[in-house]
Amino acid sequence: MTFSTTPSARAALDAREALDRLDAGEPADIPLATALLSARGAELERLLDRASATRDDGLQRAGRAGTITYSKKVFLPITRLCQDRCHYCVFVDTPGGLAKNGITTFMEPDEIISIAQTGAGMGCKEALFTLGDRPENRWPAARRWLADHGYASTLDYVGAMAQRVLDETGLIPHLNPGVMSWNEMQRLRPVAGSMGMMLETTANRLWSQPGGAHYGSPDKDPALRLRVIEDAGRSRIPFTSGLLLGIGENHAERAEALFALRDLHERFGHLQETIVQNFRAKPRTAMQNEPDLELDDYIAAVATARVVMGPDATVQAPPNLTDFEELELLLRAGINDWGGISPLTADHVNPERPWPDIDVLAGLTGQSGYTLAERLTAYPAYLADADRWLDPAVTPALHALMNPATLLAEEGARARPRVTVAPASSGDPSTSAPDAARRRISRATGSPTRVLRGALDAASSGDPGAITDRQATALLGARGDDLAELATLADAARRATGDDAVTYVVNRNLDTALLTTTPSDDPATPALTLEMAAELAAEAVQLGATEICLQGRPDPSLPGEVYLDVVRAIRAAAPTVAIHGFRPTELRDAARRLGRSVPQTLADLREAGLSSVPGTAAFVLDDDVRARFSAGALPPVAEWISVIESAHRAGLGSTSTLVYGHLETPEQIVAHLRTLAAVQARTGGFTEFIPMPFVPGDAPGPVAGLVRARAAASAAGASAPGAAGAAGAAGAAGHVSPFGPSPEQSRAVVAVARLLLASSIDHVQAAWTKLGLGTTAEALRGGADDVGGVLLDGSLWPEAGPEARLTLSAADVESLARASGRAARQRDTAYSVVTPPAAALAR
Ligand SMILES: O=c1nc2n(C[C@H](O)[C@H](O)[C@H](O)CO)c3cc(O)ccc3cc-2c(=O)[nH]1
Ligand SMILES: C[C@H]1O[C@@H](n2cnc3c(N)ncnc32)[C@H](O)[C@@H]1O
Ligand code: MET
Ligand code: SF4
Repeated sequence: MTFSTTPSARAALDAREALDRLDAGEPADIPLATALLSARGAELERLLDRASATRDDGLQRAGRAGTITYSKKVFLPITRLCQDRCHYCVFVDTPGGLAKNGITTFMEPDEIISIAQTGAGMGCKEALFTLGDRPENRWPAARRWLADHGYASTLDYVGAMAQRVLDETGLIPHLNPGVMSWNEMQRLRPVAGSMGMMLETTANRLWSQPGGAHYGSPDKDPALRLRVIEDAGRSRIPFTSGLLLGIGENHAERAEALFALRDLHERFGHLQETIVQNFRAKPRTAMQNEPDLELDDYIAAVATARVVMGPDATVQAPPNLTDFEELELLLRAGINDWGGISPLTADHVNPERPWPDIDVLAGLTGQSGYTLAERLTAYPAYLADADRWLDPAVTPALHALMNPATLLAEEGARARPRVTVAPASSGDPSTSAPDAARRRISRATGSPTRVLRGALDAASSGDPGAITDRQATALLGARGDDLAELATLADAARRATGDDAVTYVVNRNLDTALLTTTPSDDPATPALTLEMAAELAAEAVQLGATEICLQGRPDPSLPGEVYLDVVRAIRAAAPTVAIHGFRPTELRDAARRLGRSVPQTLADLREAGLSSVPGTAAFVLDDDVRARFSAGALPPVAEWISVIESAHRAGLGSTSTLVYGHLETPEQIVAHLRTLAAVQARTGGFTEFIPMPFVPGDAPGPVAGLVRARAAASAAGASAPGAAGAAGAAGAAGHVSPFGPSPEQSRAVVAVARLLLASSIDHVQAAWTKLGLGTTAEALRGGADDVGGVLLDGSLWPEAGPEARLTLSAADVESLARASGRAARQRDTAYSVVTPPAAALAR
C-alpha cells in the first residue's frame, strides 16, 4: 500500500486547520477534504461531531429525525464468473472453481425464484442482484449457458430474472451487475427499484499500472465507471454508488473520488446512497496478505464523506465489515443507513463476515439514540417523485410495500406475487379448478355442448344480434368440427358486408419514442429528428405508402409541442399521406405535457395534419384484468374509452383492438366486444377491429413474466387460490399455454368478433405480424377481411422497431388472398380503394 495510515504532524495540523475553516463557514474542497481524512485524536472527535450534526440536520429536514435505515433483502449472486480480476475479490470464480464447489455457471431461474420466495416469506422486500461483469466476454462456459438458455447476454438474463422476481414474488430488484451500457440501463430500468455500482476509486494508476488492485479489470477504469454513473443520472435511475477504501489509494485520491460523486449528484440528483466500504482481506485473493483498512482511517473517511456529500445525502456503511463493538463509531461518523441486511442469505462478497442480527442492530442503534427503520430499495425522495424516477411498471410493487406516511417500508407488509397464477385445467374443471372458478364456469356455460349447439344455431339464424353473451362465451371455446362450423358462419357474415376482397394498406411505422432534437454523435444510439421523420415519410410515399403510423411515447424531456411538430413536419413533406398516430396513452400524455384538454389536443393534432389514431392499448377492456397484468401501466377502461370517443368526435377515426390469450376469461372477451360495439353505436369512429394474440416474447415489461408464471404453475400442477379468472379461461376455453393462445383460439376469437360486431364494425383484421401467415390465411377464411399494414420498413429499415424485419410482400398478400379464393386489394387507412402505382410493392 502506498499511503501511510499513521498521520504525520503536518497532516494533523492540516486536519485542525480544515476543521477551523469549516467552522468559519468555508465550503469543503478537495484539499480540505484530504486534510479531514487524516484527522485523528481530538481532530477526529471534532470531525465526528460535525458529521453527526450534519446527518441529524438532514434527517430532520427530511422529516425523519433520528431514523437510521436498512433494507431487508435477499442476496442473489447470479453468476460468479466475471471478465475482471479485482485483486481483492473473493466473489469471483473460474469455471473450474465453480465445478469443484458444485456451483452452477449461472443461478438457475428456479433457484432465484425459490430464494426470493423464501425471503419474501421472511419479510424481505429487496432482491439484490450482484454478479460478475459480462462473463461471456471471457468464458466460453458462460457463452454456452446463455445460448442454451436463450439469453443474448448476462444482462439480458438479469433483466428477465428481475422481471420474474418482481412479478412472481413482489420483491423489488436492486441491480448491481457492474458496468452497464446506456441501452442495457434503459432495458433494465422497468424491472428495478434502483441500481448501483461502486465507483470504488478514481485512482487511475490502480487500474493502469501492474500491481494495482484493478490492473487487468477492464470494468474498473475510473473514467468508464464515472460514465456509467452519469448515464444512470440521465436515465433518472435512483442509484447507489460509493468508495472501496484501502485498496491502495491515498487520501488525496479518496477526496477526489468523493468530489466526483458529489459533482455527479449535483448534476442529476440520482445518488440515493454513497457507500463507504472498507477493504477486508480475503483468502485466496491477490490481496490476501494486505492489511485491512485501519479503523480510525475508515471512520475519518466515513465522516469526511458525510461532510462532503452534505446533510441531504445518504451515507451508508455495511454493519458486517466493522466489528460489532465499533459500529457505534459509524453512527457518530454520520451514517444514516446500514445498507442491505439479510435474514436468509450471506453477504457473498464478504462471506466471512456475517450480518448482525437485525434486532441486535436495532438495539445498538437505539443505544446511540437513533431508531432503526426498514426502508425500500428506492429512498423516500425518489418514491415521492415516482413519475420522474421510477418506471410505471415497478412503482406499484414499491407502493405495495411502502408506508405512505414515511415512504419507508411498511414493516409488516409482505411482498406478494403481482398475480396469483392458476394451474391450467387439465381435464375436468369441476375437479381441478378452484371453487370460485368452478362456479363461474358452470354459471357461464351450463352444459357446454348443449350451449355451444344453441350458440351455433343462433349464429346460423342470420341474425347475429340473436347471440347471447352466454352463447358467445361458449363459441369462444369451439374446437374441431364446432370450430369449422363457427368459421363458416363467420365467413358468411363477412361476405354479407358486400365486399369480397382481402385488403391491405401500404404503410411505414415511425417510432416516435426515438424523437430527439439533439441527436447524439454515437451512431449506436438510434435517434429520429423531425427532418428524418419528414424524409422517411416522403420516401415512403415515393415507395407507394399511403399511411405513416406513429408509435411510441416521445422522450419525456421534450416539450409537448413535439407531438404537433412531428405531425406538421410529416404533413409538410407528404401532403397526402394519412398520418395514423398516437395511442390513447400518448394522447393523454400529449394533453398533459401541452397543458390542454384531451379534446383540445386532438383538435390541435388534427389541425396539424393528423388523420386517425390507433386504438391500441385497449388490451382487454376490463379493469381487473388490466390491473393484474400491467400494474397501472395501462390506462383504466374509462380513460381509454373517453380518449377514443374524444378522438372520434374530433373527426379522427381509429382502429379498435383486443389482446387475448393470457389471463382473461372468455366472458371478458365477450364483454370487450360488446363495449366496442357500444362505443361504435355512439360515435361510428372505428374503422376496424384487430384481435391480437398475446405473444409473451414481445409483451411489454410488466406483462412478460405472468404467462411464464402461469405456465410454470401449470407445469407444477400447483393450485393457487384467488385466480378464478385464469382458471375460468383455462376451463371454459381451454387456451392456457406458455406460448400464448393456440391457432384454434385465434380462429375462434376472429369468428366470434365477426359475428358479434356484424353491422357495427365492418372490418376484422388478421394481425399477420403476430398470427403468422398460416393462421392469417385461416382467419381470412373464418371472418377476417383485412391484413392491415404491409410494413415497408421490414425491408427498408430492417432493424427498426418491434416489428423489425417483418414485411409482407405483394406475393404474400396475393397468396393469402388466393388461399381463400379472393382477390387482394390495396386500401387506404379509411378503407377507400387505392390504385397502386406499378412498382408500389416489393416482390
Ligand atoms: O451485501 C452487500 N450488499 C451490497 N450492496 C447492496 C446493499 O446492501 C443494498 O442492497 C442497497 O443499499 C440497496 O438497498 C451494494 C449495492 C450497490 O448498489 C453497490 C455495491 C454494493 C455492495 C454490497 C456488498 O458488498 N455487500
Ligand atoms: C460489491 C462491491 O463489494 C466490494 N468488495 C469486493 N471485494 C471486497 C472486499 N474484499 N472487501 C470489501 N469490499 C469488497 C466492491 O466495492 C464491489 O463493488
Ligand atoms: N462485478 C460488479 C462490480 O464489481 C458487481 C459487484 S462485485 C461482486 O461492480
Ligand atoms: S469485484 Fe466485481 S468486477 Fe471485480 S472481480 Fe469481483 S465480481 Fe468481478
